[in-house]
Amino acid sequence: MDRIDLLVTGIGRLITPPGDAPRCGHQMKEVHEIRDAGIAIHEGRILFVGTAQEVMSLLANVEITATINVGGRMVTPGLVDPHTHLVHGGSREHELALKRSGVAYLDILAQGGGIHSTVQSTRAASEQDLITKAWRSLNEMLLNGVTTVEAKSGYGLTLLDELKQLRVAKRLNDTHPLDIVSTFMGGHAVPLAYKGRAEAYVDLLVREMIPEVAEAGLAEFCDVFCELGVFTIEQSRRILLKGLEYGLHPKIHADEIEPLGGAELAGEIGAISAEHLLAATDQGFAAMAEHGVIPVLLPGTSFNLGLAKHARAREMIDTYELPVALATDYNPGSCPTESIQIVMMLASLNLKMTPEEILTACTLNAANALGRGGDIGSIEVGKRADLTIFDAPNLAYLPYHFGINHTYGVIKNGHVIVWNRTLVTDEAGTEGGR
Ligand SMILES: N=CN[C@@H](CCC(=O)O)C(=O)O
Ligand SMILES: [Zn+2]
Repeated sequence: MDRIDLLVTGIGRLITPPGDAPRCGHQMKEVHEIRDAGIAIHEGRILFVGTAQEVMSLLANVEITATINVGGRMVTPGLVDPHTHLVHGGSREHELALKRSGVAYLDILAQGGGIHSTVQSTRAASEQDLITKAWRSLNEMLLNGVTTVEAKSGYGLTLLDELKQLRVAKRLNDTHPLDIVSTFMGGHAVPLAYKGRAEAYVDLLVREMIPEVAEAGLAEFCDVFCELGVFTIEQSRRILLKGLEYGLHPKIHADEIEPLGGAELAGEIGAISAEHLLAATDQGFAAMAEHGVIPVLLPGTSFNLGLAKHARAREMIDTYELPVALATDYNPGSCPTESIQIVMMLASLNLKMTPEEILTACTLNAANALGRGGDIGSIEVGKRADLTIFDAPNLAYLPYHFGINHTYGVIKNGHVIVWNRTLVTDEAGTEGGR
């Protein structure tokens, strides 16, 4: 090696989960820490990581293009948000009064509001409108320390409108500094045009929409809202197995409100992840553990819906040795926030996860929920140089001092794109400003 593109020095504490694989159960709290660390980066990847002394002696005769000193701050892997509904039109603050008067989430949906309201706004929006709106959200996420984000379709619910959402996600991935991983979620709700004819919509999904989306190469994963009054277990199984047949790996919104058996289905079909899981049963946890399904927990959603119930993270971790991941679930209805740091706080408060478990859940386990554990999610030689620099003395400080953004800087693919809490590159404003 004769050249370093970027040398990161002055790292007070470097904290990372180790390796590529999902960290299960008690492993989640075993993070590695190096005090006074340095990281050498070449062509967007981590070339060397160690103590400052080790880095300097190793690189004695190597040409270093740029050096950045992070001033003693804490550095972790770039955060990964593995569950969002990033691309959508409009917003739903008009439903706030209804929610506060006690109308339940599923009742608003059954009355033609909720997801249907966002479907209407998303269909009416141009691709550029959707790009402009999502771009701003991506910048918020980036400023929060997120370097990779999943984005689901599911507010189109016709082939053309779903493809529009997915094209927007692709364009964002091609142009925004963040990496965006796409999921097809045509099974997000039964569209109003198919009211009372869910089976006919599932036929459309499996016969036409899934094959076309796969053919277009616009999604990696297939997701479905398996819930009472939305899609049944049988319908969800049909949708996800068809997706699998076309190379789209299954994900599932499972047992969020009612214990339908979505977690068990996730195990049965070998889903990469199952999300929400507030009402999941012990059998569901066992099925997930047996088949290596990653639980993606969304404490921002239960908080925002004002639910008294929370996902049983402690049992998932302590009893079932599951590799828990965390995500924002950013969407205009049940969780209108891009802030992964609020989610970290809520994971501590309501899920009783430790700061180390939270870090693992927001990095390596989240990366594995997107099939990217070998590439991102930990600070390891050979991995992508995605790093978050926190203005916090230790990990516990992140969920402790809540409601503010602790991210000082972000390095993505070896480039400094947030510094001093500000987007460094003009690129990050271009699309959003149109
Ligand atoms: N539960 C279903 N889907 C989203 C909410 C979508 C919406 O309300 O617009 C979720 O994961 O919470
Ligand atoms: Zn969701």
